[in-house]
Amino acid sequence: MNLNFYKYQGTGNDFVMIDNRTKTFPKENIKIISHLADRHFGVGADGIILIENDEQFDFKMIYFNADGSETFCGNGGRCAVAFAKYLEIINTETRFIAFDGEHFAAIKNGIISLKMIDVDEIKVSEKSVFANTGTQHHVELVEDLNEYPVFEKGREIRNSYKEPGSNVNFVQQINESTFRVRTYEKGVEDETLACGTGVTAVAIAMHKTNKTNSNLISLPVEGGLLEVSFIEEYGVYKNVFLKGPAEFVFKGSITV
Ligand SMILES: N[C@@H](CCC[C@H](N)C(=O)O)C(=O)O
Repeated sequence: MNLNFYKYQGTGNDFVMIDNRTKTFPKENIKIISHLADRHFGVGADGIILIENDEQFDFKMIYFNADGSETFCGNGGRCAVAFAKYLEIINTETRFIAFDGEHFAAIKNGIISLKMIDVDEIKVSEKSVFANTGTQHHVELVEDLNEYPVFEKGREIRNSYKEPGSNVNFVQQINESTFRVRTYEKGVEDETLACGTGVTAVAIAMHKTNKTNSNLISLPVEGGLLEVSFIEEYGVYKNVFLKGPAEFVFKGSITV
């Protein structure tokens, strides 16, 4: 079949977007999904996103990692909102449904603010924090992030978690409310340039472990700058917003 696609990126986390309101995309075919994501033989992306109709929400976002596994993606969610605006499904505000539940988002001057799920699954260990921010995240502070072997250590830690594994975020504190992050993503099985659910987990982990008292955190990542804000009530993180750019790159068609 001939497939029309759009390529988007959010702080360098890149996605193949497909308008599947006609329900013609064979989403049970993992081979096709991973072929689209393949950087040598396909279009190339960290993930594949389908936009579908939904009876109760403006749209449904379906996210697949490059290996075809299904989960939620924060930067992908922000790009899905930009794509839904391009498709004229929404204007500047939306409520949509995804793998982890309901999301609200707003667009202002090209910046997408995405409301994340409330975060109550947080486990603090001696050297790390685990949090579920829509998907699984391990967070660990390191001394020198520039020199840190993110791929090697990330893969080792990712595999130390039982199925479905965990994404792994290495963090360096810059000041009271700024944390630099590099992420190894499961499902991509590599370091990516940014991870939205990852920086959300970092912001919450740093607040939870008293590395910051701020509830507005700046997170420089390899592909740009993200921001996370939240309120904390009795250990539950609510009104969690992930904010950053989401941009169209190119469109095309491919035979699959
Ligand atoms: N890059 C994403 C996270 C994508 C999903 C992740 N690889 C997983 O399998 O949990 C983001 O921006 O949140």
